Amino acid sequence: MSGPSTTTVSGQTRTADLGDLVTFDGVTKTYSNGFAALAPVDLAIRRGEVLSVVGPSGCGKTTLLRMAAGLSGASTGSVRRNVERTSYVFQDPTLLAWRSVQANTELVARIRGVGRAERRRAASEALELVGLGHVAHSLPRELSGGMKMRVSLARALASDPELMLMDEPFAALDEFTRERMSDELLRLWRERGFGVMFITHSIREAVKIGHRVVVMAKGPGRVADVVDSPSPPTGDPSAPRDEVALDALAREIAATLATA
Ligand SMILES: Nc1ncnc2c1ncn2[C@@H]1O[C@H](COP(=O)(O)OP(=O)(O)OP(=O)(O)O)[C@@H](O)[C@H]1O
Repeated sequence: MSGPSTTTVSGQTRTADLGDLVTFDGVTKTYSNGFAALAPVDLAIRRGEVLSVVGPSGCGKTTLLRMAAGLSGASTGSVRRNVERTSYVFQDPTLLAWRSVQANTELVARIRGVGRAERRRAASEALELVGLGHVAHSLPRELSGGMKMRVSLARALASDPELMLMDEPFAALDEFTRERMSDELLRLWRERGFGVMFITHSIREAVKIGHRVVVMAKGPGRVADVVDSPSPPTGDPSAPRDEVALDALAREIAATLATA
């Protein structure tokens, strides 16, 4: 574990919490073709928070997520990862068509070398958690789009992640299912307490899901603002939220994006 250092978050200097899962410190990214995708970024993903990231196409959201995953290096600056178990959820659930829901859910744990009995147990528990225990023996083609996304979530949960990196996971779903899936994610978050970096094009979704919202802009890709939610999610669907304050935040973010 590395020692504390000073980072700038949302224009404010603070001492990085040792509990932060990932810390970006003056991080830039220039691709091998010379394209400067990210201007210096200072940001932390805190342990146990849902950090949503919203911005226009091409502003560097996926670039940032790939660096958080350790899949791509910074050109300058440093990315510090203080996390052992990371799971990924993408827009495409990427299920193996010839494998059962149960086998698909076990897949990541299997690749990571988790023993058979343990991965079975973890996958079954994760499937129960997303409400799909009853279709464990079905094939992916027998499921709806929302159910496939739930399998993708269960597969991510089965390896007990500290950090979930989610790149527009619900973008391909219809509006109704999308709403339900964001409630579902928050319920799972409440149950398991993992940190989340959640990329979306939707301001509404970013505001609903995030404890903090990172607003990105392009030309070059950068963090234009980091905003604390005025009414953060608790994961309890029966707990009321301050919808007026959340609407005001959505308008503020839209204004930032329009002028950034
Ligand atoms: N391997 C690469 N080589 C060169 N340029 C790249 C590469 N990957 C991404 N880019 C460019 O970097 C910029 C940021 O890309 P990135 O995928 O991070 O944006 P994004 O905000 O996630 O976009 P979207 O919302 O459309 O998915 C884009 O202009 C993209 O074309």
